[in-house]
Amino acid sequence: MAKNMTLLWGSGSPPCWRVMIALEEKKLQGYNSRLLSFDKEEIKSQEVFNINPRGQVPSFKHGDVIVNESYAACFYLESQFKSQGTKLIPESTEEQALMYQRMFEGLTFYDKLTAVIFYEYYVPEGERLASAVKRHKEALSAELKLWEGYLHKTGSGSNLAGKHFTLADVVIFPTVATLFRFGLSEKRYPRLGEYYALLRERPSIKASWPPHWLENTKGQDTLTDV
Ligand SMILES: N[C@@H](CCC(=O)N[C@@H](CS)C(=O)NCC(=O)O)C(=O)O
Repeated sequence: MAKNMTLLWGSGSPPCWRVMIALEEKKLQGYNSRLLSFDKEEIKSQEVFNINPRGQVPSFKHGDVIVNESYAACFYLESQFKSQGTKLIPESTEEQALMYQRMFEGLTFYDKLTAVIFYEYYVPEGERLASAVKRHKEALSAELKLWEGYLHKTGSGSNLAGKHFTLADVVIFPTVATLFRFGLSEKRYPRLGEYYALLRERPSIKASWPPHWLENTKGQDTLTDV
């Protein structure tokens, strides 16, 4: 039981989901889990600022140790609980190198996704341009083709860095799930579809599935034309 850990999180936030998957994989259930709404009052509350000066989630605390950046929290949990639960950094040189490579490419992947799905949130009404949305969708489509190629190379039924489930899957699966939640076509991106179908059944992922996605199974159609 991880009673000395606190996670402030928001439903459907890929950065929060990363930390939740890592906690599940490392058998750290029982932490103090605080689901916040994205309303200003909750996300910009003193409770969040006490842990995270950026006023963002995830906000994560282990005893007196604070690690808020989602990638940092995942690395931290793996290194502090190496021999507990799933080993999330593989032994083999090749798999380890591929895991690091994919993890950090995953940040670009996530940026390209959010540029499209959060366009209206990021850009004030009077400054929005259809040409910018088109350009962001083209950039996302080029990015998706790269990931289709990566999954083609590692082979059917595989994780992102090879045969083992690693930190690369912990941090990138939430991006992939968000793509499909926002209407990405499994037909057009079959390898990503296969990867999504495989991992969505994993216990750590099922246990941390965004609650509002469970309540309302219908997502958006923002990405149907990507
Ligand atoms: N780089 C951070 C990003 C965290 C982040 O963007 N959190 C969003 C939710 S997905 C947030 O709290 N947004 C509210 C805000 O910035 O006001 C991480 O990976 O932990």
